[in-house]
Amino acid sequence: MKKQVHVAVGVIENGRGEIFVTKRLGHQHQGGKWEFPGGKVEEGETLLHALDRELSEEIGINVVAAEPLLLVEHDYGDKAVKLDVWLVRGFVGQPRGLEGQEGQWVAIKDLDTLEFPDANGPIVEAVKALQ
Ligand SMILES: Nc1nc2c([nH]c(=O)n2[C@@H]2O[C@H](COP(=O)(O)OP(=O)(O)OP(=O)(O)O)[C@@H](O)[C@H]2O)c(=O)[nH]1
Ligand SMILES: [Mg+2]
Repeated sequence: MKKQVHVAVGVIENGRGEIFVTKRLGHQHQGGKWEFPGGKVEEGETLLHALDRELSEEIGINVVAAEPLLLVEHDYGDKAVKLDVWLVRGFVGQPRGLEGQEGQWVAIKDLDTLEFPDANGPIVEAVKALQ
């Protein structure tokens, strides 16, 4: 069986009904699509530590308050992922793409106008249900 990649993902909300999303770089898996920032959980690392580390590396924020939102398992064929998605409502710093990726705040009601990887459908639905 294909190994499943465990990923910590942050849905970052700014208190005004907007979510920070970034665009995956062309050479990455699912390149060119929008994503919620995050990345692979390392061996021996807690989920919250992985989330904080990835958000710090990718968009320059540190997590102050996060709660689990949902878990999504998806098989792309070339790769299987388990996305551990956290709602981040408290953070220090202003998010911006630190790895050359585009980033923007988008209103929750406009999230489904963006193209996300297939695994993200249930995430977008869960975020829309927050409102
Ligand atoms: N961060 C993130 N990854 C996602 C999302 N949706 C989704 O299918 N993925 C998949 O999750 C996998 C791992 O995420 P990642 O590529 O961000 O991992 P990473 O930051 O550790 O990157 P690296 O592999 O370049 O070190 C990728 O296959 C990616 O396509 C999403 O909304 N956010
Ligand atoms: Mg990443």
